[in-house]
Amino acid sequence: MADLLTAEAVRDDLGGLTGWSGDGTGITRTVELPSFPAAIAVVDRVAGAAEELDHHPDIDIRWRTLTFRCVTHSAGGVTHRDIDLARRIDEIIRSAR
Ligand SMILES: C[C@H](O)[C@H](O)[C@H]1CNC2=NC(N)=NC(=O)C2=N1
Repeated sequence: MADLLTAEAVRDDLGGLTGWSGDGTGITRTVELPSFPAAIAVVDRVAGAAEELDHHPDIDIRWRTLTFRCVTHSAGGVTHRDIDLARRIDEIIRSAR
């Protein structure tokens, strides 16, 4: 199982991501897309990445605003797997707008 990151390590790693905040208990990013279909297309691509990584974000969908939350449920906090997933989510969002 992946090791938990300390709150300090999470803070350092957030510096390399876009628009994420959080601490040792979870990291989140909210993003507004141009339309509901565009938001759902992002969710679909994130679903593909999550399956590839075998690591899955919690996703809140409100019209065209998405909130992603990454936490390693089995570890009870943030691990490098969440940082890797967040990086993939950033790439997907970047290419979507
Ligand atoms: C068997 C499989 O690897 C586990 O159920 C995975 C699937 N995706 C997961 N995703 C997240 N975010 N946390 C987990 O603990 C987790 N567990």
